[in-house]
Amino acid sequence: DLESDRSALSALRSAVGGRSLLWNLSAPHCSWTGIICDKDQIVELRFPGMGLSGTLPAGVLGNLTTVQTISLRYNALSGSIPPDIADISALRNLYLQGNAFSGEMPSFLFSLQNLVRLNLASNKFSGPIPSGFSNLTRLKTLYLEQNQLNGSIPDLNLKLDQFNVSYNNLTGSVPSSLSGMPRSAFEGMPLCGSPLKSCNGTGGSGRKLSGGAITGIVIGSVLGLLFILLILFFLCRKKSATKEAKDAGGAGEQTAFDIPREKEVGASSVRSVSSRGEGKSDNKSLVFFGKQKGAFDLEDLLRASAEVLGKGTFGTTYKAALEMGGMVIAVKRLKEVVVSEKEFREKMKEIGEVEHENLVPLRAYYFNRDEKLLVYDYMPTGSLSALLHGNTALARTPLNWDTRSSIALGAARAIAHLHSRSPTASHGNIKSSNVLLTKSYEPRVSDFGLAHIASPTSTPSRVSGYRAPEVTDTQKVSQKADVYSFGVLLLELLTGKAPANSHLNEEGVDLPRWVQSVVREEWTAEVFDLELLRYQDVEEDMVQLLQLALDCTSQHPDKRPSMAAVATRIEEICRSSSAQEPDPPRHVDNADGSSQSQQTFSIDSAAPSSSLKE
Ligand SMILES: Nc1ncnc2c1ncn2[C@@H]1O[C@H](COP(=O)(O)OP(=O)(O)OP(=O)(O)O)[C@@H](O)[C@H]1O
Repeated sequence: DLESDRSALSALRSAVGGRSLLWNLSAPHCSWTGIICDKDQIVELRFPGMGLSGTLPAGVLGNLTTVQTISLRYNALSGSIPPDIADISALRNLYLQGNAFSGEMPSFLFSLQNLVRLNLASNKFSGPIPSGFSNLTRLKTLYLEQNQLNGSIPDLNLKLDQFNVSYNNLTGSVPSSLSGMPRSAFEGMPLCGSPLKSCNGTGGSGRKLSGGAITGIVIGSVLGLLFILLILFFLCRKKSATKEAKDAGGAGEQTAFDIPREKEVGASSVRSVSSRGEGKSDNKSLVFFGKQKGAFDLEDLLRASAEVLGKGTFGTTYKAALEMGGMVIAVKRLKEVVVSEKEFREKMKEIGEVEHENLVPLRAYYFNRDEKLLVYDYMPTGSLSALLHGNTALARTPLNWDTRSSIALGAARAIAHLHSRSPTASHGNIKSSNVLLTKSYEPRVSDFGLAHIASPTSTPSRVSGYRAPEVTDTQKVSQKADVYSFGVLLLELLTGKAPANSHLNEEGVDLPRWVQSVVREEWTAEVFDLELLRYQDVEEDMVQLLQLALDCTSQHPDKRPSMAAVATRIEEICRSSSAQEPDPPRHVDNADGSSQSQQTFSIDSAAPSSSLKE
């Protein structure tokens, strides 16, 4: 009945989506986002990529007996699936992929006689695949890939159209009932049998070793030998390194950029013990670019008081206040440089020569064997990432549409400028922490060119949400991959959400997927940051920018526009916005979204569709 449906939905909301399911509780529940009714009966619950988290409460979903479709895909739900889900006898489609559900495959699901599609992929389910799936006689789709399932695949007595168990820990052979499935359904595991390689050699007769076993023994012995050699090699190296260090220490001339640890921030100064006395003269000096030449020298830099701004992919960045003239600069200390000194200096020259009003210029650099320092202008307002997602007082300053669109435009122009230098020139690491802001919120793109000389050491996962699907080597990022990353940055500006990290449970969402799934359901208005919904007069421009972001994040590089075209398009959108009469901001009630914009914007449904399976 209506009352029990309503209370079940409220219980679900408070358990997993208190802050994400923005429902106007005084309106009828059939009007709530994600609830689809047929003549007052709830038939669908659709909450894809809504940032739901926690555990599904027991005894709640089971009350919604008329529901035919439940979609909770791409959230951060964990724990086990509540058993009372088996009471929803009408259930036909259950989409739980892309969460962190765990435990064994729930056997109570096998009593759902009407189930047609079941997607439990990309979770943390473990244990064997039960043969009880055969009870689901109407089942056509079964997706279980990317879990931690083990054991062998049971011979399912089902007529499945779609099936996938790839990237689990399954062993043995593919049962004959599933031999018609594509090879990709079984990828990432040592399985055999049609459609994979045949299972010859199993159960061989005692004495004769099979070809596979012989190969295994040979490979094992070679690997063992290599391992021993490797240990010997490292032991020798360690010994000679200790000797070298002792020698250097004796001469008292070891170079160290003695930057305080984070705890000492602001208290001490950036000092060098001394430069390597016998080194080449250019090893001891900063190499400057542009007008700054000679504004300060290495000694000034090393005497400056330093504050850690943050640790990034390529090293740590410090804010350094020089003693003379109160000059403040940002110094990046690179960790792992993967190119020779000659290449490094050439690359620095190239980077130092790039000039654009929306790029953070490289002012100088320092190179010796132990230290690689890059000197940049210090950007007082920090990064776009901190403004959008940080929790300092400054970060809470809401960014209005004009500021966001002009940040998008400036950043696009900067990247387009980099791309115009040569067909292979790319930034390689576009993300919101690399878009810095001046006092008047003008954007300056930083860190260009570094992806090509340094290897990601500390936190490579932080870039993953921006990385184009085709990128396998972070040192070889194409212009079209930059366009993809920029598209994610646009989505971040529009939604206010942080892109996903590599691990499901970390904060952030797979922005392109999430936006596409919401847009596909014609809930375009819901993707925008609440702050942006105040600017009713520019809604159409926001939708245009969203469409552009989706174009940029096309799965196929060829379908993405060039960065120059992106910049031109944003220019047009900004021009259109500034031609609108300014409208007073409309109040938005965050509590339950009751005064949130309800209109559905139209967006080109031919927007690139990812391989989302539902
Ligand atoms: N020139 C600068 N002025 C002010 N803040 C800066 C400057 N350069 C970097 N920062 C800030 O310092 C912090 C660390 O920056 P860093 O570039 O080392 O790492 P990152 O941007 O988080 O990651 P990555 O190394 O992948 O670019 C970031 O918050 C960044 O916004």
